[in-house]
Amino acid sequence: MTTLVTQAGSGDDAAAPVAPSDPSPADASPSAVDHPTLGPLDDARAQLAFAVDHLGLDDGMHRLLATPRRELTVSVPLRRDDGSTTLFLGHRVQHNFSRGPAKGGLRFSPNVDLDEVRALAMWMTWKCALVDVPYGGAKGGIAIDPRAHSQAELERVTRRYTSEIMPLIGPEQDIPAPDIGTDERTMAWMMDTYSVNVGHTVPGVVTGKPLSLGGSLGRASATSRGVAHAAVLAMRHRGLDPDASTAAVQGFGKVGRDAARLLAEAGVKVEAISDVDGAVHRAGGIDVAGLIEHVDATGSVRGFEGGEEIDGAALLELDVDTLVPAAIEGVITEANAARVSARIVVEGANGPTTEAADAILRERDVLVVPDILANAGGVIVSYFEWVQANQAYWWSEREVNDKLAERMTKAWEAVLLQATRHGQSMREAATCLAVARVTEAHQLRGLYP
Ligand SMILES: NC(=O)C1=CN([C@@H]2O[C@H](COP(=O)(O)OP(=O)(O)OC[C@H]3O[C@@H](n4cnc5c(N)ncnc54)[C@H](OP(=O)(O)O)[C@@H]3O)[C@@H](O)[C@H]2O)C=CC1
Ligand SMILES: O=C(O)CCC(=O)C(=O)O
Repeated sequence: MTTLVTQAGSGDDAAAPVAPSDPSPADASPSAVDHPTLGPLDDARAQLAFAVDHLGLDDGMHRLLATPRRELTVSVPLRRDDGSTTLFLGHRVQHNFSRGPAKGGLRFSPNVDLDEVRALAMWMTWKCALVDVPYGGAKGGIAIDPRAHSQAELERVTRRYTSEIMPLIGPEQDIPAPDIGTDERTMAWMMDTYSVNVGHTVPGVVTGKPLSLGGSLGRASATSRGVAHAAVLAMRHRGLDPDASTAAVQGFGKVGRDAARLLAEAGVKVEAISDVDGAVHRAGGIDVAGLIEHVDATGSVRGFEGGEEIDGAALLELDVDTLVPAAIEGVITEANAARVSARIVVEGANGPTTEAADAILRERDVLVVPDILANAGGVIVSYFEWVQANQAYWWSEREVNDKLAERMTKAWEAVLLQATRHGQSMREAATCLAVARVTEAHQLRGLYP
């Protein structure tokens, strides 16, 4: 199955040469809810609606910003190692590319669905605009559990998916990167599949690649470095000395692991860390390097001798100064927000706090550093990687890290200023700044025809 939906948007970007088998337009109503329970797309739409209202945008612009520019859903058949065949569904959503090529990660998770990918793509648009990288927003996903497959099977799935979405991607069109369940290996397979198909090597088609294939120094830890940077800025803003403060980190993957390490290096006592199997806690701080060794050896934080096991959900309510959710969406909800003890929440994950929970945290004066700011370090260094790959000239790790810190600080200051001026939360301020930039691009480009 291949389903392509294109939006009649502004500007002169021609639709990709893919024959749509289902030309029905996406639901263009910003307030539409096409499933019974609220999910990330409802949160993303509510955040956009706030910004539209604050900026005084008209209904037409609201609809344009609420609706993905292109959506492609593809079947991804896999020949298993045992000879049998399994079918997966994959998506690539390009939410907006008024400011440049679409950009955003590729997720492998059994929970992937089109609405989740739509929400993540919309957040990418705002994130790229907020930190002023010349990209629009996109996201991709395959509903697959990567842990249930061999490397050979994952390679075949990645290559088939890449070839299915080939007409949409490219260094000037849409540039994927790693997200949940994918890594630099996945990006190497994507780059190779794309390059073989076009007949020459195209390092700029993906970011988050291995260094030896044109990746950037500093990209692997960039999201975490940005999260740690944002956390320290937030602590100082709240009058906390990082050296005398405590934190808990949910998730110990590409983002959580280095966020915990870098926070510990900044002097923060990281007292609890979790993964999907459970959590470990140690008052006074976990030996993060020791936990990394343990997880590399066993695959799980459980059984680590340098701490006591606690329930994964309990981590979110621990009495620490800073909570860093760095795993999945929707973990801080209406049901537990009142019990979050941290005074600062730094969103390493995309969409970890639901709209209802966000209101409760705000009421309780918890400072929430929103995802589109807190975890923007990844896409900032992806941009650096793309620039380096396109020029075939690579920077030192020091240069990359310094430029990353500069952009994070600049975005933090802009968000804080907007929040203070308008009495907004950091999320409201960040979304308003980003939506204003994307709107300006639409207005300057005008509508074609
Ligand atoms: N990678 C990047 O550059 C960026 C990622 N993000 C966002 O950060 C988040 C994490 O992404 P990333 O680190 O790349 O993904 P990974 O797949 O590398 O890691 C995800 C981690 O979350 C853990 N996890 C999953 N479910 C739960 C749960 N219910 N409770 C606790 N831990 C859980 C996983 O556990 P286990 O290891 O046991 O499976 C794993 O440690 C996502 O929201 C992603 O969109 C945002 C910006 C950039
Ligand atoms: O590095 C990128 O291009 C995108 C990373 C990503 O998917 C995200 O920021 O959510």
